[in-house]
Amino acid sequence: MAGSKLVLEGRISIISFLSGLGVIIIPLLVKFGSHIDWIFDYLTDVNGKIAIAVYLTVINGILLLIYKGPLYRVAVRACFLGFAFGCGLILSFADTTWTHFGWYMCSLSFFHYSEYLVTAIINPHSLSLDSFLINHSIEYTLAAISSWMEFTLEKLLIPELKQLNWISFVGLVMVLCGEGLRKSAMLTAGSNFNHIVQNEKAHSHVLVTSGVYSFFRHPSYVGWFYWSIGTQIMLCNPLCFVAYTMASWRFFRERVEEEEISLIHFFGEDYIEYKKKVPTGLPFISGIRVNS
Ligand SMILES: C[S@@+](CC[C@H](N)C(=O)[O-])C[C@H]1O[C@@H](n2cnc3c(N)ncnc32)[C@H](O)[C@@H]1O
Repeated sequence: MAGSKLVLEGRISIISFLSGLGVIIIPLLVKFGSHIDWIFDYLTDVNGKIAIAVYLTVINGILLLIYKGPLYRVAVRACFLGFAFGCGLILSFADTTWTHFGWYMCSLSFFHYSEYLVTAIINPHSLSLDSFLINHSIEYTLAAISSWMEFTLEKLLIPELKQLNWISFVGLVMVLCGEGLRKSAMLTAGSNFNHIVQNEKAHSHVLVTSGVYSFFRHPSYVGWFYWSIGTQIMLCNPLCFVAYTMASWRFFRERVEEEEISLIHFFGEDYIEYKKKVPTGLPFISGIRVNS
């Protein structure tokens, strides 16, 4: 069916993501070992790093030859995210003290890539480079850099703090559930979902109250909220755990209020009735007050 075909940018992003992910075959090509230790030995080895750098350069060169202009910009981002996911996988399966950082790399790169791919599926008209949400905001970038710095510093100063496997496992479960909830919300809302909060109602915009929207009014924000906190639990980063919890909570409280003003404007009584029955899903956030 032509209408259900994935747009060109979506297809290019899949090919490019998989090309970047192909980095996982490099250590496998070098040696089919029986024990996984050799993968990390290989990566820390100078030749391993050179081989990975050469792989990334060659793949990028090929993408540059095939795709031009805006399509190349999609390809290079998807390829980089696939590459980060591949490096995360290699670290995750290696016998190293960086395993949890490998989980984190997979979580972060998958989240950003899947935001783009799911947008390409549900709402191709709104698809742009911003759909990767990589440059979401300066605050978001600073938060990510802070968590890498905290992880590295604490790993050097208090290495045992980074080996609390069960805490990292709780973080991984939160990340997986948060990611699943967010993507379920996007797929349920379909073309009504937009990364940019809409202030003017499109003709096709309908109120969604089914699926995960029957449990929470803001399921994609609930998913993202727990995903972001989960990443810091996964990294056993106590400072960023507190900072992420406070910053995300404040961000979503403001976002929900701003969004609900528009939704009441769009759907009137229907939204007010929906609001009475279904909670936001975010802790201690009830949304915009309505005088009835
Ligand atoms: C980034 S999406 C977030 C949707 C929702 N807040 C959530 O967390 O799943 C923002 C867009 O979704 C639209 N939206 C939010 N809730 C909606 C609903 N229940 N039905 C239809 N559109 C909705 C808003 O108008 C806005 O343009």
